[in-house]
Amino acid sequence: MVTLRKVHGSENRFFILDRTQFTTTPTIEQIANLAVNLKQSDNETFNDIDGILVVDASDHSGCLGKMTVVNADGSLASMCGNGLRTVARYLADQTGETKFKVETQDADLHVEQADQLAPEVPAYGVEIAPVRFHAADFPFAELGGDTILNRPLPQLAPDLDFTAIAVPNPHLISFMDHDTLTSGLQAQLGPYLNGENPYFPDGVNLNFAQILGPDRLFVKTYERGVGFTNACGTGMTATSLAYVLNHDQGDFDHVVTVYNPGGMVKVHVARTGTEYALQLIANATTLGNWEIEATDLFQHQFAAGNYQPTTEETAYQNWVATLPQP
Ligand SMILES: N[C@H](CCC[C@H](N)C(=O)O)C(=O)O
Repeated sequence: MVTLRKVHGSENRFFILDRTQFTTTPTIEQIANLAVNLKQSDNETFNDIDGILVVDASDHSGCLGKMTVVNADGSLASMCGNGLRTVARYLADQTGETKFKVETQDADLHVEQADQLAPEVPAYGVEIAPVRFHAADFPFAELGGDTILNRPLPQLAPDLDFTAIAVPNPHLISFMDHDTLTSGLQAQLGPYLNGENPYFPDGVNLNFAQILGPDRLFVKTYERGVGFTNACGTGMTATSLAYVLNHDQGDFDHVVTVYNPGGMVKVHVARTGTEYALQLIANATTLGNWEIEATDLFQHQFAAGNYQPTTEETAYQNWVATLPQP
């Protein structure tokens, strides 16, 4: 019998699959296939997830575990900001530690427990790194240069400026007014840039943002490998960095409040020398625990398992209800 923890960060939902529980270690391919089948199931306990966060042991110094990100379509991602907060909590719950590192594809990232947002609404702060800007880091092509820093891309959309930042998963960001953000443009451009196209051959997370005020944003993301999500942690972080790059008055040390369809997060944007220091701070909610035999799980006999919800979702939604309307 194994247990998968269902979690969310700002209503970006996942199952955490801890491979150290299994006597026969499932392969990433098996888990990718599982993600697709869960998403396609007719059971809302399973089909509302945006992916699976795979946890393994880590032999890296200071790391209590390793996170691998599997999108709902089975594709792999190099990073997941909302997911990392829930993995940090999972490892904290297991070890009693509150400040440690987690191994991810490109970096061992600092994570720490933050003050709870409300009773039964725990929060974690996670480092988002590395930060990259060059075409090869995404990859992108045929967009008029090796970086995209607040400039028009008429090939993609008229009258918008774009910024491309990889953290290290790929993000394309544009700031716009409410009407443009709520028009059908993102629902058209998102699928295009994540299908057959000459610009982003591996896809890209498309972030449309509105500036609500100084250090206050609203961000909606069409995610690579998923589609529209309630929130994208790396997307909100990359968008906060783009905002500071465009608006900094010289101190380059901002705490940006980012509202999203799933709630709200804080992003600390700083720079030491030429290195950016980004920290994403927000909830790490456990929705429930799913006990199931490993054989049933990978034969997609989901009804054979037993899912027990927690009471945390009510607490989270009560907290969201206290937020000022963006
Ligand atoms: N779909 C993303 C991975 C998940 C990122 C997002 N859920 C987050 O919280 O950062 C990608 O393929 O790059």
